[in-house]
Amino acid sequence: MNNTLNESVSLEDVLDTTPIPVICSDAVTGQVQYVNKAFTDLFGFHLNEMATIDSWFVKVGSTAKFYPNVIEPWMSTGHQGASTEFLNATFFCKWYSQKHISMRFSLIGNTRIWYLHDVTDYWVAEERLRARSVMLEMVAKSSALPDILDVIVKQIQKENPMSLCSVLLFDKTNQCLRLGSGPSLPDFYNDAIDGIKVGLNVGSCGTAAHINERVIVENISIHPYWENFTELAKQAGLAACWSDPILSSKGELLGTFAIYKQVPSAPTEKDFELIQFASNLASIAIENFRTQEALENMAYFDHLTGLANRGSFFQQCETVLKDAIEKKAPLSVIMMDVDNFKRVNDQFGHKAGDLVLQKLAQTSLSILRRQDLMSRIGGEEFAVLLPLTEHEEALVIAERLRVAVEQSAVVDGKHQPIHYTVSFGVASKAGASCFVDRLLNRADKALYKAKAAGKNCVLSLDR
Ligand SMILES: Nc1nc2c(ncn2[C@@H]2O[C@H](COP(=O)(O)OP(=O)(O)OP(=O)(O)O)[C@@H](O)[C@H]2O)c(=O)[nH]1
Repeated sequence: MNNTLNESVSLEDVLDTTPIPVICSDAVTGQVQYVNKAFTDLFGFHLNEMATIDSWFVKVGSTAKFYPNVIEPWMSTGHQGASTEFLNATFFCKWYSQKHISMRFSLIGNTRIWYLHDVTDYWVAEERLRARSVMLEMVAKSSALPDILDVIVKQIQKENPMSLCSVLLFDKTNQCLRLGSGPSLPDFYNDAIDGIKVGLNVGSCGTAAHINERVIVENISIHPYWENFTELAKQAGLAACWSDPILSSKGELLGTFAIYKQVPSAPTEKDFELIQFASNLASIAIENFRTQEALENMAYFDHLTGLANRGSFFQQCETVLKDAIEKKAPLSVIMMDVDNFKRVNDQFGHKAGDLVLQKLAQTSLSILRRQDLMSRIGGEEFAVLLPLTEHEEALVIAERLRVAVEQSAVVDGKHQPIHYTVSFGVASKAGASCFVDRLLNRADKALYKAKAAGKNCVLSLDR
């Protein structure tokens, strides 16, 4: 270009000082004649790397047909040498980062001048607002946690298309991480990671959860944290992993949010911001889910033993009994009551009494089958529902429970073993007409009989 404002200031000088990226191309041949400094700074391309404007659009556009399908129709809507509307599009820079551009052109003589405004920051802000409101709506509607986490992960991947993200959930009981969401990672990788222990040198996530701090691994193949997982990461095509612990509003560990890269990479300031945003969103979703879960547990489970509580036991009894009547299937119940429990409390203290109740629940669950339902229906009173179980078999199960309990013990604060026993009453469904309260009542009467017979025994009304 040879346009000059006066002898010393050329149009190039002016364009080079504008902050807006500019390209000048020949209106007929499309040959790129000039790019300004702001353009090179933003996209990374110099003039000598750009042949024609259409070939450049093909190179940086989001699809191969971007120029004929989007740019050409838009150009034809322009008149009097300028575009009438801004065109918003997503372009890839030379180093593959993504930019959101709002562009226009004007025609001066034979030169088409393109103005490419970088609106990435606005786009990101809008997208994040949208993602946040979608997520909050899902939280309000109590959508499934994996679905909510998928929304967050996909949002981050949309903002940063060269990233693969995952959320792992902290399992406090087993001190490990469980898969929450990893929709773009290979299944074999997600399967291998599901259940990894929290600890030092357990990849980026296991370590981040252990030290409760962000862990940036720029090159997995040489980092000690990944020593035991390098082959797995290689198979999955993962070269870098940045992981952030997800913390609750009280600072408790809820899980980890990870961004993986397929080439060794260091995060930028913007990446740090992105990780922070993702962790915050995930924290809201997980914390809300955990609160709801705790409320549900309170409604259905006994807080001391973790067994079903009285209300939910009776409800499930109704359903199982109805089913058994319909299918003409056998069904039995066992009532259990700790013997001389008042004495345990008086002698060893209420805390030791609580330990006895917890131990009794554990011992019983280790003997019962998957389909059996055990409940704490009162202070030291328990009931077990045994679907598909004839009376004789129920008596055998109750006797097995009795022996196991008799042989078990808990240790109190002074390391003294506390032994205890339990009495059992058994009743079974007979015939087609049967009601839950009558069935439980018969088991209760049998239990009373066992207590009267000297305790620590199994009885039914039939024997
Ligand atoms: N530690 C503890 N004690 C409880 C709990 N719920 C009820 N109890 C106690 O359980 C005891 C029940 O006493 P009793 O009804 O006299 O029965 P028992 O001493 O077991 O006597 P028998 O049933 O005749 O063998 C009472 O002392 C209650 O305070 C609980 O959640 N924790």
